[in-house]
Amino acid sequence: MIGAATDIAVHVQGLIRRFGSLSAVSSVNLDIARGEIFGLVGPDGAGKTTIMRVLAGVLRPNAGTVTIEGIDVVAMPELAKSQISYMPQRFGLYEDLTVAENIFFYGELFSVPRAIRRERTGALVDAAGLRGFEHRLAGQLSGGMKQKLGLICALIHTPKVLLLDEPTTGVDPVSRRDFWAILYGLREEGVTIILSTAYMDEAERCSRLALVSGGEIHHCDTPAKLKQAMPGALLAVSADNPRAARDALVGAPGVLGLLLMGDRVNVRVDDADMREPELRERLAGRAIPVMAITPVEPAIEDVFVALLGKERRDG
Ligand SMILES: Nc1ncnc2c1ncn2[C@@H]1O[C@H](COP(=O)(O)OP(=O)(O)OP(=O)(O)O)[C@@H](O)[C@H]1O
Repeated sequence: MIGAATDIAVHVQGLIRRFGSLSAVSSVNLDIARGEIFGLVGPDGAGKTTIMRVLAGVLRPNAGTVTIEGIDVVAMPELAKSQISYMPQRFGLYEDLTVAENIFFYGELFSVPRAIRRERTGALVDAAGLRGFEHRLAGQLSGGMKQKLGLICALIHTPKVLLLDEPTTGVDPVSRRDFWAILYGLREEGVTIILSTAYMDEAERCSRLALVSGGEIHHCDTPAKLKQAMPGALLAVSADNPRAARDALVGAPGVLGLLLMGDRVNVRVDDADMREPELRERLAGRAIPVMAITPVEPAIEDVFVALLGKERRDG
């Protein structure tokens, strides 16, 4: 147990989880403060879901300590679950029940008193933009609506820690905005939120991010500090044929990485002032017309591909 006075809502030490000979999570340490919106980001198979499942008390680790709101999740998963709400990638909605019936069902499951349930349901249905859909079967909702209904069901009891595994995958931008408005509201109430996401704009909204890869956390900081940690500087090369521009810059001196971004290539270089004219010259020498080469601030996507070494560097 950790003391009641601590601001740490989630404490993870030396977490290891194997599946047979595969190390899905190896030696993860985390301290997450109360009221944080903490993001787990990383490629498919990195171990994000496994970390979430261990935190939720539904998967036992091979080693390590997990404490949520002072409760040892490994030793007392049932007690810990009273503090947690976990929304897995495929949340268990009953497709042949209506929106209202699903919410009622989860309210019963979590023994939420009727008056509180009624008040919370109304507020959440409004926030999620589901007013008017209460009598629609869950199976007939759009993907985004289903995810929002899942969130309402997960929130019908007031958790101290909310675990969301890729909650907005396949959700349209308007629904994602509703979703985030609900999350910000929860943070105001002091709820700690841990979510995994594949969307970089969502990663930017988190108070801190952990970059997960190969079952380990490689970098963990605020989005702003992670950007500062990116080695080198970025030059955006706008070109009619950005793919040709990228190919021409592979192996150029001082180029640390190349990332194709729609109509431009983000080129990570060791020194922007020195390399800008060199890149221009190299592209001109290969008859690749360039509209502009401009210094740009890195977005979190640039930082992650750079820190994970996933950019293209050579042929
Ligand atoms: N129940 C399981 N049995 C065997 N291997 C598993 C199991 N669950 C996960 N794994 C493996 O553990 C590794 C981590 O998987 P995990 O689902 O945690 O990754 P992830 O980062 O959540 O990826 P994704 O975004 O694709 O869900 C993967 O190699 C996966 O195949």
